[in-house]
Amino acid sequence: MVLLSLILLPILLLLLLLYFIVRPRPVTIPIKNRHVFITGGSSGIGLALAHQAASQGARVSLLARSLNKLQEAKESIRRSSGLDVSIFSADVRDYDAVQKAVNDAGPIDVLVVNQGVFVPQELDKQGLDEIKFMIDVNLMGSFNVIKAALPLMKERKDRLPASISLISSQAGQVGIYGYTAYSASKFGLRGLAEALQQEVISDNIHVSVVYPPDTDTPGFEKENEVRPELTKLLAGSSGSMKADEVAKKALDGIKSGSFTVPCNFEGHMLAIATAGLSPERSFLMAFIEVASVGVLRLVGLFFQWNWYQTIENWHAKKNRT
Ligand SMILES: NC(=O)C1=CN([C@@H]2O[C@H](COP(=O)(O)OP(=O)(O)OC[C@H]3O[C@@H](n4cnc5c(N)ncnc54)[C@H](OP(=O)(O)O)[C@@H]3O)[C@@H](O)[C@H]2O)C=CC1
Ligand SMILES: CCCCCCCCCCCCCCCC(=O)[C@@H](N)CO
Repeated sequence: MVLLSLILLPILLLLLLLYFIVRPRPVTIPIKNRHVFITGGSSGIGLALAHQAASQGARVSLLARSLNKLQEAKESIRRSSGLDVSIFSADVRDYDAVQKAVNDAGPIDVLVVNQGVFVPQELDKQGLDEIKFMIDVNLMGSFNVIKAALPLMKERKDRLPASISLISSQAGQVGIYGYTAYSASKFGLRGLAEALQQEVISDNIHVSVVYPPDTDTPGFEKENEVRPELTKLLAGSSGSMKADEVAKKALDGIKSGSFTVPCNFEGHMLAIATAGLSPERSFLMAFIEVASVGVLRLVGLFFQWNWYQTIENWHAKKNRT
């Protein structure tokens, strides 16, 4: 009895402490009848998100480059839900084009910054043009979209909670062979998001970062044609998901205002192991983080051990043939 309370008491005290200190405060972000604007919404994860947001009663706008793909997306959403989405053809690298699209679309309640390009290659072999391409679209493009959308988001009439979410990648939590440029672009999103959350909290705007594993999408199919063997082997540690499953995790994470949104079991471990100083709204998650971060560092070291073993073996095999 004494022993039990000696263990239970500190746990309860910690839970109580965390209940009072976690920031930002918990929030719920409604989707129904609100304007959800998705960049890269014409394919893969973005398109799956558009379908789900529309079916939950949101007014959806999509932005991407190819007008053809946008029209196909619009048609497929009309077929499945009977709803009409607005489409905007623009390249996120072109600030003026993005600003025009965002202004035409009208004030945004839920901004999903999802556009992304990935061309895996060893840095040594990759051209600077491809490196710049990934940084420009994934990182600078995200700045362009957020900067263009923010003024109208801040001025929105209903003062309901709003959201800015960024689709990163598990390669934005840990650097993986073949992803020097891609990982740099995705790690960058986290810094952007952490700082931005502090800047927009007083406007009742809530930032989320989603970290998917390999996901079955048209973009991923293309990536696989050029993916180095070692990238495949190491990224394989986290398995793969369907675009619909990732979109569901993303939307649930956005609606609950979670800052960090993992998508699968490995993702939950990664989120805790890389929690660092990121904001946490849930005192229960905060408790799990505090209680398990040490063990998960150990698990992470085992993953690195396994990855370096894989790299060593791969080189040994290559040298033999
Ligand atoms: N699939 C995967 O394995 C994973 C993907 N992710 C991330 O998820 C996001 C979506 O990926 P996924 O669904 O696979 O990608 P897809 O390649 O299937 O779709 C990408 C979307 O982004 C748009 N897009 C690309 N470049 C630009 C640009 N310069 N300006 C505007 N729109 C652009 C595309 O349309 P268009 O080409 O017409 O412009 C398309 O709508 C990306 O950020 C990616 O990094 C994260 C982890 C895993
Ligand atoms: C604490 C221990 C946790 C261990 C779990 C580790 C698993 C990490 C695997 C990383 C996989 C990266 C996939 C990137 C997918 C992607 O973004 C590309 N398909 C391009 O879009």
